[in-house]
Amino acid sequence: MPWFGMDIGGTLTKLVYFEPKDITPGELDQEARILRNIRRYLTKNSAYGKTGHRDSHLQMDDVVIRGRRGSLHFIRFPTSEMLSFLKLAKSKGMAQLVTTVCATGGGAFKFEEDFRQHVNMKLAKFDELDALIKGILFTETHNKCECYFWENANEISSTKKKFDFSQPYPFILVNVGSGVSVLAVRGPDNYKRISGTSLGGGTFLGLCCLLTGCETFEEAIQLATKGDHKKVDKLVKDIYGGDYERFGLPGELVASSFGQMHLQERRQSVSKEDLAHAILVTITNNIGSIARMCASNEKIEKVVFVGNFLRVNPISMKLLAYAMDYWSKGTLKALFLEHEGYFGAVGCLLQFNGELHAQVGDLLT
Ligand SMILES: Nc1ncnc2c1ncn2[C@@H]1O[C@H](COP(=O)(O)OP(=O)(O)O)[C@@H](O)[C@H]1O
Ligand SMILES: CC(C)(COP(=O)(O)O)[C@@H](O)C(=O)NCCC(=O)O
Repeated sequence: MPWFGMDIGGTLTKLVYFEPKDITPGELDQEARILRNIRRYLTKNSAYGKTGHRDSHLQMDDVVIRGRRGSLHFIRFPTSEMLSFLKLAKSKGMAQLVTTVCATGGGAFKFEEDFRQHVNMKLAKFDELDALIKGILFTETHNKCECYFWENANEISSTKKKFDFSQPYPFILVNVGSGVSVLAVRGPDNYKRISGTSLGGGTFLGLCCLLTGCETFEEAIQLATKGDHKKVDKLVKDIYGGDYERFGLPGELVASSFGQMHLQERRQSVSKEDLAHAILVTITNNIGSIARMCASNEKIEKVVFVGNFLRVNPISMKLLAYAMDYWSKGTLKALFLEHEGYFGAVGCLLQFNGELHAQVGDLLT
């Protein structure tokens, strides 16, 4: 039975596969032939079907899980392609294995019956926020370069620096997926969900597709990289002519996101790149404000941002880093993790064990 952890999110499904590297001759039985084919397929390819990708740069080798040594592989595909994924899994012989797969995310509930019907698989369901925290703690201890911050985040020359996260507690965790969840984490099993917002990665992508005609997240980020949000937003200086000194609001600060767009001549002079940048800045700043308020309410200084919204998205990471530092007068620290959106799936994989079948009845329903 292959070791998978699956996080079926609102936009992307994340699949983490543990490839054992210490297989004994005794394990090479009839069932292992299908397993071997699945292993080869997953580890030798970097694309699956039209929309599945393996993030080979994130692969973790020499990892020990439950006494087995092997590699972790990180694969993602759009959740909207779930039925194609199930067909592909069936064509690789998955339906012939009596398997239970550990799954988390809303899709573990939504697609449960499809898994049973198409590939004869049971889903052992785990809560996504429990899995997220377990995945972060595991990955951080197994990858010394996992946690980083952006030094001099407002400068073009800003670079990533390793952060020692070996003493993590307490920290605020901001998961920017389709939507956003904010947690206060005080220990491995001690956390609460303190806030959230529906204005998340899904909003960025949805609005970009609507306003610029782009089709993918990568395209949206490329457009944003070339745009200038100041042509779209109304700044404090557009209103005050300079800084609003009494309350310390610099002239360059956005006073009103998209605030220039009620004027026709302004609308005519903005490009789709400017619009994409403005959407990115709007969504990011809003997440930053919520994170900051949560950190200050909870009296916690470290704020860890995760989720695939941050994938290939240094603009948002640097904005968040700068905003945390600036508005807190240097007391809050924005931190980021290399495996961005995969922690739920890792946390889920860690729940896998030989007694899983016996435990399924005790799991969440
Ligand atoms: N290849 C991609 N396709 C779609 N969205 C992507 C992609 N890469 C990054 N994203 C961003 O990541 C968000 C989803 O993040 P994720 O953490 O996977 O959340 P979820 O679990 O809700 O799917 C999307 O809303 C989008 O902003
Ligand atoms: C419902 C969710 C936990 C689902 O997680 P996701 O698939 O977005 O990662 C998340 O989208 C969320 O927390 N939304 C914000 C809801 C709110 O607090 O307004």
